[in-house]
Amino acid sequence: MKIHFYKYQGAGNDFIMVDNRDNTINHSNPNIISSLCDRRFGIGGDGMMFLQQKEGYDFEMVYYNADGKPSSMCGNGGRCIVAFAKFLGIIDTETDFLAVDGPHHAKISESGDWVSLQMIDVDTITRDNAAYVLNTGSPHYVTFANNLASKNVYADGHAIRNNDTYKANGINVNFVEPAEKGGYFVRTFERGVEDETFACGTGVTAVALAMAKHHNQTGSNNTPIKVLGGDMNIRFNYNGNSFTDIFLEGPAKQVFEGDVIISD
Ligand SMILES: N[C@H](CCC[C@H](N)C(=O)O)C(=O)O
Repeated sequence: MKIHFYKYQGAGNDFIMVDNRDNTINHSNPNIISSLCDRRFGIGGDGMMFLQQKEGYDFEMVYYNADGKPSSMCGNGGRCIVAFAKFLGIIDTETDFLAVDGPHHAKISESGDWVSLQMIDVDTITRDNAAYVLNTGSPHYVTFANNLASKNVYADGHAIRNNDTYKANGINVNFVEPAEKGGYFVRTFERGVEDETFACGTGVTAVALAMAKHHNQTGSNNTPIKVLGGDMNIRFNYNGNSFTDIFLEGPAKQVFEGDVIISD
């Protein structure tokens, strides 16, 4: 079977994207998705997603991690699929779509390469020693790091993701340090990719919320975050307990398109 695909990246978090509005592609085989995401033997990507029809929404986002398994919410993937929907002519500059963690509203620039994605509200942050643990659509562990640029994020992130607390269900591990020009610098080890990614949207969102709690920055916040793949921004309100009106903002770009043959 031949599949026409598009490759997108949002701040270096990269995805294989397929227009499956005609529902012709059965994406239940994890081996096919993991082989397409393989960076040596396949197209390569941190994940793969399918844009599908959904009654009451502009579209539905169905997302798989690079390991081929269905995933929790992908923030950068959500931003990229909004850019994809605009490219396909499904939407103009605003949209309401359905993802695994529920409905999402998003706005996209006229140029189609800057997306502001509303994330779910967050009212629970727990501690694990000095770290913060919270769910922004995906589960995240947020911990401070010194000399982050030279840190072995793979080794340290892998160890936390596979420790006794998190081994069963996994967790995404975010290392954070203050950035020179304000905001933060973040590097992330992603569950389901089982490696460091150049950006993690639900991850930088988790970091922004955790830092507001850590510094007791109630009211409206606007947090710039630098990642290996570029710059992102998180806007939100914090009342001292819960976080609302959370928007993850950043670039989303189409890199190439092509056809791939899969044995069905
Ligand atoms: N790997 C994550 C899902 C994708 C998250 C990330 N790509 C994002 O942009 O939020 C998990 O299994 O929880």
